[in-house]
Amino acid sequence: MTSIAVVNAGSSSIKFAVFDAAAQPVLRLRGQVEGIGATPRAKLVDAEGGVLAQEAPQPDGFDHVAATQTMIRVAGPFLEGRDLFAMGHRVVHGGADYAAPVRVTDAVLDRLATLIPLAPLHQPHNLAVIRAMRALRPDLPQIACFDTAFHRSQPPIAQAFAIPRKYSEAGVKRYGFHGVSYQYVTGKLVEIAPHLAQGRVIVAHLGNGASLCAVRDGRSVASTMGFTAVDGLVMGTRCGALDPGVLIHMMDQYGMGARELEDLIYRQSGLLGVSGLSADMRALRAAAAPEAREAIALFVYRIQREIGSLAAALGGLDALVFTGGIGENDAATRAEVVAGCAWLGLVLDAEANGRGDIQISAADSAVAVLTIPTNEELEIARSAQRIACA
Ligand SMILES: Nc1ncnc2c1ncn2[C@@H]1O[C@H](COP(=O)(O)OP(=O)(O)O)[C@@H](O)[C@H]1O
Ligand SMILES: CC(=O)OP(=O)(O)O
Ligand SMILES: [Mg+2]
Repeated sequence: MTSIAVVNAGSSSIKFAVFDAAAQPVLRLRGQVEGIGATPRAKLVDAEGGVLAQEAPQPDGFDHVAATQTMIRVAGPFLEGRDLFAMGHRVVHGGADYAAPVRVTDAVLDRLATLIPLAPLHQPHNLAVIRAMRALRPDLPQIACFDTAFHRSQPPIAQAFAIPRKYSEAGVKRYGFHGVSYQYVTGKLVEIAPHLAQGRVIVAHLGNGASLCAVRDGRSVASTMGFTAVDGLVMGTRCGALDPGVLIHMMDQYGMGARELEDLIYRQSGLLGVSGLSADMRALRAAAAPEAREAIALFVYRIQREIGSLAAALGGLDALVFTGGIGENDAATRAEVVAGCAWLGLVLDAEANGRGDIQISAADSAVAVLTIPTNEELEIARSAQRIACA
């Protein structure tokens, strides 16, 4: 049986999976090193969720390189004897060049490396893993699947910034991210509720990175993320939408340069910056400090406001879908978000939400509310299989 391996390097996690190739790839093994930058944990499970290996690495200096090494060490022995025929990777930024998955060559890698400054929390790690795997297995096709690709269907007005044309023409526009997740979730919605999937849907991918996507008839119409994955919502360590005047103020008043600003808006802000405690929602929910509550309140408030904005882009709303580490697991965040959307006709079924059901809206809710766990690894496996077999 031939297999496909998948690596999904997020900003706080590296997820990993192995599938048997089939019309629908069949999961055999899945693992993750999560909590990078906070409390790292590594875990490898089989298809039934049975734990094969787990460890809790020392947090000091534990970065994406250490996480990749941990992943290879933990998962390596379980890969022996498997006949891999392709490896799929999530690559966060595909820029203007890549609107669909692609087989990686030296030229593709060079092109993708030029986008590192536009996705500093992701692109370097995405490419580092691909380089490491190409060195280890030069014969194995490596397929890049882009977070930006799903959004290329957006109308030009949704991609536009109001800046001089020459910059827009050079590619300075809204790309949108989390597209691999949105592709999977919208596909799943077709299976679960086909009538809703044809309608006006907002998907809320709330993880360490967080964004909303307005989807109509399965296609992205607008998103809260823009040129980079720092725009939009409050995130673990990213500020989300920020008056650009703040950046000029930081340069003038604090003498900050480009890299310091990058550190400020990508690594020191968001839940971490506002709470002064942690970027991790679980830690903030468990904390008694008022700053933790303020950070969560701002996170929720920004989601509620952006839901209003995307509902306007869609001309109304038929369904709201939660996904991502927070969206799938944190019933309190879901309840708080929906409570502020009553004006749009959203009513939650508190018990269903507490249980973590798929359908969590009340029977009298004018808008369906659902929780659909994302599966970026399966989406990548499907694409990698398709490209490698083409
Ligand atoms: N049971 C849970 N309750 C609340 N938050 C959770 C839970 N499990 C995971 N999270 C949160 O999900 C976020 C990580 O999401 P994830 O989608 O895995 O991250 P990444 O963006 O790195 O892929 C963290 O803030 C984490 O605290
Ligand atoms: C694009 C992005 O922010 O991804 P993640 O949530 O995995 O960090
Ligand atoms: Mg993620």
